[in-house]
Amino acid sequence: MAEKLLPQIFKFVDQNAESYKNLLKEAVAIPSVSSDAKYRDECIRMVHWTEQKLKDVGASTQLRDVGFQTLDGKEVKLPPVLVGVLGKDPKKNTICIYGHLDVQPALKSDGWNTEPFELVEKDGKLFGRGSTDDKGPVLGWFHAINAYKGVGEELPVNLKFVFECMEESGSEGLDDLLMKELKPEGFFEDVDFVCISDNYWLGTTKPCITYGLRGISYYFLEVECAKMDLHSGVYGGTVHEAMTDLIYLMSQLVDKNGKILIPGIYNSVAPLTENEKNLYTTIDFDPEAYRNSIGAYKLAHEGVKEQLLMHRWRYPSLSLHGIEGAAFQPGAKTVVPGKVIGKFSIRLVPNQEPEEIEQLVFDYVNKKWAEHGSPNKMNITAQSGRAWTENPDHPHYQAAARATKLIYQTDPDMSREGGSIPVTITLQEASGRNVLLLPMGAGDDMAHSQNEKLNVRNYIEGVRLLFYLSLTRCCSWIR
Ligand SMILES: C[C@H](N)C(=O)N[C@@H](Cc1c[nH]cn1)C(=O)O
Ligand SMILES: [Zn+2]
Ligand SMILES: [Zn+2]
Repeated sequence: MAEKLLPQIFKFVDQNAESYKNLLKEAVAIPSVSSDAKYRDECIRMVHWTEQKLKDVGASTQLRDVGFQTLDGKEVKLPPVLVGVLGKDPKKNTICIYGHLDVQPALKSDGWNTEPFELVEKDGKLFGRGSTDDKGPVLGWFHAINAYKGVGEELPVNLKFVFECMEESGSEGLDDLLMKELKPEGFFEDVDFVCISDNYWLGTTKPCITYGLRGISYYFLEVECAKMDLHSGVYGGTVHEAMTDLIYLMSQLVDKNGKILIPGIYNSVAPLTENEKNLYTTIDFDPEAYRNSIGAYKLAHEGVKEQLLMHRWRYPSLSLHGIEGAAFQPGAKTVVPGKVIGKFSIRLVPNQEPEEIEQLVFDYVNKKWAEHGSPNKMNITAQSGRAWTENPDHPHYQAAARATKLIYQTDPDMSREGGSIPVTITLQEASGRNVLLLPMGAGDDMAHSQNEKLNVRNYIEGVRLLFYLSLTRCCSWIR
């Protein structure tokens, strides 16, 4: 059956490419920014929009309430989690698909060439916030399901869906829903494996399958010197400024080479085994092309492939992200901020437990604050998720590798991802099953950055890949 389907599916997907782009255009036009309370209604609209699409492909759906969060000091309703079921045939295998519908903030004035929430096609690329992270990959599943209908074939697997709209903001509420509600209700009982398409290839031409993610420990470091912002001409010289304290603290976290200065932070990092070391040597990765693609002046670790990859995937890194309350807009603003919140994060790696790392950070920041001797008020809070790895030799990975080869005519690299999808571990624990990360986008898609894009090729071939992946669960010729 499957061999006969191949040319039909190729044709069907090509014929529908324009409608796939149009649907992504609709999705990108909804600014579902989860980190900003002013976009919360848009997040909720995005979940409802996706629910309709899920219904359109024939799934039964539920919107699950996951409560409230505190955002900017206010109680804000969390977007509901969209749960769906398509097919309950006990003779078929069941894949649980996870994706996220929220996006990182984006403004044209950040340096985008086009409006971030308008999908624009140029030179085979679809530019727009969320195109690759993660709206394109989520829609890829809907197109793959429709493709079965389009060629008159029955879906060979049962599908279950978990789509959230808070991933970019710590997946608040989701762990409890999965572990305390969906698991006891039996949602995961018939699941054979979990599939997530929410990361990217390592480079731009060779497909990858991903068996590891770093975790994340995200910090909010708040310093307050006065109950209001102050004119620096009128008050400057008379107050201990919050910004000065914050810059001091933030400068104590990491050195110019990227070495984290917090004592004990590297102690629990998993030791490098010979086996793991060997995995890096065969991976297709060109440091110079990588440097060029981001316009960096010089790479850390002298551009040595293995060292670069290890520092992306298996060692922790600390990044300073920004300062809330600082006068970041253009122009010579002369205010003394009354309160500033510095934001930084540490990407966690296997064996680093979030509680242990948070304690090390809190102790260090408190010690530095005491040494600094400021009369101001300082407070630090954190939210964290663990790193995740899976066995890349698992039969599901091998089946996905064969499906990938069928589409791209080359063996995929087994990669890890430096970014984080905190719910991956929870899905692994809730289902007790193998989790497969199958990236759709390319390594230069610039998720979270200006001019985020998804290549038309990755989108279209990605639909075919998801189609084949579902066949891997029923067809011996792929196994
Ligand atoms: C890899 C995934 N597409 C992603 O972008 N994850 C985010 C998750 C996150 C956690 N806190 C804030 N965002 C990331 O790795 O930054
Ligand atoms: Zn993201
Ligand atoms: Zn994502």
